[in-house]
Amino acid sequence: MSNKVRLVEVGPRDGLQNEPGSVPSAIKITLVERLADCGLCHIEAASFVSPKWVPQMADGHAILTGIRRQPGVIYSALTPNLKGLEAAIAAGVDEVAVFTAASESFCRRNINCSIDESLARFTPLLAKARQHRLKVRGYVSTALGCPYEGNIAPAAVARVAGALYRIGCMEISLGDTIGTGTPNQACAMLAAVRQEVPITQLAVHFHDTYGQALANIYAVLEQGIRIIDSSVAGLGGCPYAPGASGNVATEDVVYLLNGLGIDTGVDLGRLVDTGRWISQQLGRPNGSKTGRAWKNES
Ligand SMILES: CC(C)(COP(=O)([O-])OP(=O)([O-])OC[C@H]1O[C@@H](n2cnc3c(N)ncnc32)[C@H](O)[C@@H]1OP(=O)([O-])[O-])[C@@H](O)C(=O)NCCC(=O)NCCSC(=O)C[C@@](C)(O)CC(=O)[O-]
Repeated sequence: MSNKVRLVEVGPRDGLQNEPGSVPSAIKITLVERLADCGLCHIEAASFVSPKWVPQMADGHAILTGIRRQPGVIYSALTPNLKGLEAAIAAGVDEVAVFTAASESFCRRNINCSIDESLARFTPLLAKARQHRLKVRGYVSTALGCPYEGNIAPAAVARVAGALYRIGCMEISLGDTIGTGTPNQACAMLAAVRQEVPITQLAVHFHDTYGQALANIYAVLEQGIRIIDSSVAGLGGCPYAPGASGNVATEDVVYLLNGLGIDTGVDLGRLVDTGRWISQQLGRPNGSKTGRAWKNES
């Protein structure tokens, strides 16, 4: 295996968008800063979506303008439409992400339009992002199963991923939104998607509802994936995917990659401390097995 993997830390966005209570902006800011101090180079810090849909993310401007920025770190945000992009630019975002799905039902529940309508909506957003020299990532949710439609055919995922790539998304992140996928499914899905998008431009974004995320990551690493999304302390879930648990925990992914001799540039001890801290702030159990087991002297 090539020995470099890029981690995209989505805890401050995917993690906190699903918290039942409102998390103070000061805590979110401290979280983003601490994650950067751990050596994470790409942090999805905010989301510029409708506050009526996801009130937990209403303070994106305060987060992006409030953080102490570290050179070399990308601070990105979700932007579902032009309005979101304009707000993200005003807040000084480094990179943005659009999001759609491989299943019609999930797409409609999450962003209130069909898949094709979402792609049409992204086209002017991509043009504007280009004017501002901003890279745009594209997410495909429900890549390994949908809470409303069940199994999703790999060809459906490939169609949407290919469309996002062709309209100008520089990287496509494949989301197992409800965390039901298994390694064989993940590899079959990836085999279809890589016909449409070069493997170097693909990321995986696996939730861990059924405890399969690390196995799926290992399987797709063997297929050549080198960009992995994860969330400190396994925070997260999608408000429009009932029952789905958090993302795979960043601590567990770093532990796995360290064991494989793959470099992430992340200080695992510091990351564990950050995961314990945010879990305490939120009053929830730490979702990282490594975070729970880690002894400071190890
Ligand atoms: C896409 C919309 C906006 C369509 O929502 P809509 O209701 O169809 O939009 P609209 O254009 O009719 O606007 C309705 C209201 O929202 C406002 N509005 C409209 N856009 C914005 C904006 N950007 N920022 C702030 N406000 C906005 C707009 O101004 C208007 O306000 P009003 O006139 O009623 O006062 C809505 O459905 C939405 O915000 N959805 C976001 C849902 C979401 O954030 N889901 C979680 C993130 S995705 C995810 O977690 C999956 C992922 C990425 O992690 C991968 C995986 O795990 O699968």
